[in-house]
Amino acid sequence: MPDQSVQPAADPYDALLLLSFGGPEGPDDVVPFLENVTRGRGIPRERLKEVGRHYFLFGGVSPINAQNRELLHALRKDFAEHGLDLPVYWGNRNWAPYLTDTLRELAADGHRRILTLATSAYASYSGCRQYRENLADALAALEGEGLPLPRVDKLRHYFNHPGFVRPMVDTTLAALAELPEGRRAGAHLAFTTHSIPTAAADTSGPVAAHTEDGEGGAYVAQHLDVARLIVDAVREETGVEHPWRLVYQSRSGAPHIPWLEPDICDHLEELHGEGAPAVVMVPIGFVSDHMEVKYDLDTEATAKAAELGLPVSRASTVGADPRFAACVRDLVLERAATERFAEGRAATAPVRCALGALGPSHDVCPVGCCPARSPRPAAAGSD
Ligand SMILES: CC1=C(CCC(=O)O)c2cc3nc(cc4[nH]c(cc5[nH]c(cc1n2)c(C)c5CCC(=O)O)c(CCC(=O)O)c4C)C(CCC(=O)O)=C3C
Ligand SMILES: [Fe+2]
Repeated sequence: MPDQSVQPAADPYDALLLLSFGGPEGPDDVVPFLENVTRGRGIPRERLKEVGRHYFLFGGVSPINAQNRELLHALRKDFAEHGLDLPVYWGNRNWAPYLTDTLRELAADGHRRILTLATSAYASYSGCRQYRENLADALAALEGEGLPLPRVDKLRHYFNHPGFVRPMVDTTLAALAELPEGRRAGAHLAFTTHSIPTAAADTSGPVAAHTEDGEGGAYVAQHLDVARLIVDAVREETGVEHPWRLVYQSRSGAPHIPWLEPDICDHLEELHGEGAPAVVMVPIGFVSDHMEVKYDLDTEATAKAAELGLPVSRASTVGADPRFAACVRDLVLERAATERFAEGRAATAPVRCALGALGPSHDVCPVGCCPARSPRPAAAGSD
């Protein structure tokens, strides 16, 4: 059996790529950013104007880039402290540093086997395959420039990894503690994620997980698994089983196309009508407190709750929590070990850490996983 102590732990990988959404860094960036996001995606003009307004309310600056810089820092620190000698790069889908530029830099720096961490924990077209399409586009651009093409893989979904779930248990407990004491025990937990078209939800994840009737495929099943884990952990800590529901936010697209519901604001209204004493919003769908959290929850939903006279608080996302950085290291080491095992260079496959009922997600997206509306080349998967 190979000696792990002398083998570079990330072997065969020589770099990690943090792949994210990107966001504007000033007022002049907002419109070009939105054009990048929505190119060819059929978003109504009215919706774009409205979303532009959200960014302008925050000075035209999305929090997402600063948060990714913090995550980069946390990853580099964690890797250095644990002797993992693996450089970490960062590229985005919609704003500088653009993925294609980063991939060109990776190739120029001599990296040939790259592992990607996307800032989306769940299966869906927007959170997984679209990033794989972006990788294929970037590789095609490099090929067009005659550059050596690195091989690019993608880390498995981490929604049920303890390094993602446990920080959110703590932030949920902290958000509960922010509520007026007399309202705490009866508080509802509203787990939120990005709404997506029900058709995209039903075809999310591997074909075996697809559903036909608006049940939401792997996307919804994965979020429900995380919500249950948090509810159980909170009960263990406080002795209270809080009533809860998975709800949605940030709906886009044309009104006649069905998206996942209910919206968080409608849910708050309904809970208020039922006499709920308070609500904690827990944005399990996101990895950082970016604009969808700062505007849609902290601004819009919080204003709605104030109007209703319903006390609310909001749990933080994992952000740059050291436990999340450690989770990424664990996933990198796991995947590297899996690759060495597959190449016949290790005697055993690694342990794959996961909580909940669904078990560890696949390493390589199988054929038909989270299909696009019209097929496009995608990297780091079977199709
Ligand atoms: C599943 C999902 C995630 C979570 C997974 C992941 O993180 O990837 C996510 C994240 C994000 N979405 C973001 C921003 C936007 N998303 C849009 C539009 C859309 N998102 C969709 C889905 C998702 N989006 C969908 C189906 C659309 C419709 C258009 C289309 O079919 O593609 C639009 C266009 C305007 C609008 O309609 O809202 C904007 C500006 C930001 C940046 C925030 C910041 O700046 O801090 C982030 C992290
Ligand atoms: Fe989005």
